[in-house]
Amino acid sequence: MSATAFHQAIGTLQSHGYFINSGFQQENGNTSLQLISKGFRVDIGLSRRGSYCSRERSYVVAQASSSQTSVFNPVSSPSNTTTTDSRKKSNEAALILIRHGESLWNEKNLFTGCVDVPLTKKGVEEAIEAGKRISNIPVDLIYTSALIRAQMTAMLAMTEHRRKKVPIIMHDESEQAKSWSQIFSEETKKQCIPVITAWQLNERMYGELQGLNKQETADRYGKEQVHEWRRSYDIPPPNGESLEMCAERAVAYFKEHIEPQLVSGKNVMIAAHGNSLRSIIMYLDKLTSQEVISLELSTGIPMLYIFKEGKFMRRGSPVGPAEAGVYAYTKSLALYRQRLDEMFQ
Ligand SMILES: O=C(O)[C@H](O)COP(=O)(O)O
Repeated sequence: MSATAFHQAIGTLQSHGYFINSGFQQENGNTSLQLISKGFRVDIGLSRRGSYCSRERSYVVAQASSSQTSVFNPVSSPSNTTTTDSRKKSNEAALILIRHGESLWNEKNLFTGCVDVPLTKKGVEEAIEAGKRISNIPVDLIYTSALIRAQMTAMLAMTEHRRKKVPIIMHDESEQAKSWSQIFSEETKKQCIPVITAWQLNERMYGELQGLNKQETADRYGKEQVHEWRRSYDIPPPNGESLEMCAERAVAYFKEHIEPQLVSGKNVMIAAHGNSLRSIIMYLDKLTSQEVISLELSTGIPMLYIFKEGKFMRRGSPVGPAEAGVYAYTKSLALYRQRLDEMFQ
């Protein structure tokens, strides 16, 4: 990883209110970031569009800025039972957003929308890599769309989580489904993470573009027109959803069902799609309809937010195709990470 990339990482950490005391050390010709540690560990995962730099795990003198002085008491054990009180005290919760890994139609460069296609082998690998990057962040609840590519991404990512809790897709589509999928052991339940599937988180419905090749469509209708259909806020593709229409269901669902969980201190992961997540990020980051045009999400790259006192703080995300996304924990998440290390050496 280049020194520039690390400087970018440090700059982003500092822009998020971290004071970093860092040093560079030349090692076998590669520059690696050797931060003198007094305290917390920060995963600096730099990612470029569609590919990953190697993940650097470095100890950081990360004196979080005053805005993060109220650190919740670390998870005395990463199991659920002891975290509720500490979560309430901190009213801090982690929100992880992941766009699904590469799908078979992404690979063929076809408009997918609400067509339910699975991941490619590369998409499976991306989901597993994403899981490695979130393996030390607490997850109490998972939300996915009703589409298999998002569900596969969530389940594969969780195979890498250090807590080794079992994600279980909840079935409440009928009384029978609910009763037949009951778990009759409280102990086993504690080792599970409920996965809620919601069609409201589905990819935007791409209308008459679904199944068409993106390049051929651009050749036929013109690059500008296709870019407008793909990235604008309020211009829908033929008989499809605009981002605004997608937001009306996805953001509404987020506000009604997911935000209250964060308020109660639950740590949430959402595995969904390029556009349903763009609409949610537009809400979280308060982007304008102009700004959202340039928001691109790569497949399988996790983005971490911290929800605290009613606000969403972006902690690490690929903000653009070329820019590196930096993954920085808050002090309390770093403490949680430390507890995991102690418990799962
Ligand atoms: O639905 C699709 O085709 C992709 O998931 C997202 O497509 P887009 O990047 O063209 O919005």
